[in-house]
Amino acid sequence: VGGDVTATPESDDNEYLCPVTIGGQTLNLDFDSGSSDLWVFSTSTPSSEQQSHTIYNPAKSSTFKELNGFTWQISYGDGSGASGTVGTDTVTVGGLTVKNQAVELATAVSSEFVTDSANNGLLGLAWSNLNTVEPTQQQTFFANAGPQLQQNVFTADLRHDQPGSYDFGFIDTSKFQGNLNYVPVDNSQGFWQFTVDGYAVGDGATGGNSFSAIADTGTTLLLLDDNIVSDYYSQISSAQNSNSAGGFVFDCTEDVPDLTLQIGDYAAVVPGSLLNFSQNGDGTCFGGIQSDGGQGFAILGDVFLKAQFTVFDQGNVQLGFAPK
Ligand SMILES: Cc1nn(C)c(C)c1CC(=O)Nc1ccccn1
Repeated sequence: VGGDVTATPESDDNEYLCPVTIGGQTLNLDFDSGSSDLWVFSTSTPSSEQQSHTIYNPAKSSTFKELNGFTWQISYGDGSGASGTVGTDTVTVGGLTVKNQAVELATAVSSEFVTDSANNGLLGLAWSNLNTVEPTQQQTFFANAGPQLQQNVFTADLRHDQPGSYDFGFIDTSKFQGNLNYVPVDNSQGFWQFTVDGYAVGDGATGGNSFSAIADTGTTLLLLDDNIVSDYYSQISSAQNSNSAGGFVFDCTEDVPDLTLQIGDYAAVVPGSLLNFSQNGDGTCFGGIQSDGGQGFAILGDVFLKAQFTVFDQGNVQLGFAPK
């Protein structure tokens, strides 16, 4: 048994949304391998915050069950967050169904989510030890689905300005070139965390120290250590760190170098075209590489994942990468 679901980019590839059916109601959710809560805008969300979101109404689901007294509260590294109550329902993603899945109903959401009307909640795909439900931590959709999957994996094929896909339970070899390159994962902090062994800017030599990184489908950009960020932008003459833009920008006419991350024997190339992320409207462009805020690990978000086919292997606690 498996599932295949389309991942549609919002404008500027800011996030990727996938249709999820909960108790017969379909909402577009943001699949996030950097967190482990499945939460939705619902009839419990204040009407002022519901705005133009699609909401889940548990009263209309014949399979919803309240988990009385259970609560959740999540804060994301970018300062956004949400909280609320919990129930269970039947959740279907791309034909794959999990019964009695914990579904977290938002009673409060931060402004970032209120104003992002395309996003009706998140489906966490990190490890269940990151789930925030109290008093009893809940399993993710992927953890619950694991036993029924032919292969205990999901794959991400995100694309620039076009629909991609997530597959659950199988690896579609037509979606990548060559062989998969696997790297061990340390899931002790709940992330898909692994070691990057070095990096190269453009056609420069691979160097630098090894560093820890997480594969995070719920983060838009490629967030790296400040030293690597400075080294990268030193190769773009007009680059500057702009407070008003919120990060490194450069003239849109510039030639933007590739970045290669050495992961074991695999050289993961992120083409310059993906690293010229978006236009600021004033002739400057916003970089796809930005600071990770000094939190001790790099965050390989969608900018990185657009350039690789990625296998999140829950059974063997490893990640696989291949070029597309
Ligand atoms: C972990 C992290 N630290 N820092 C500085 C950032 C930006 C992150 C990533 C992050 O916040 N991702 C996210 C945000 C909202 C919803 C889902 N994922």
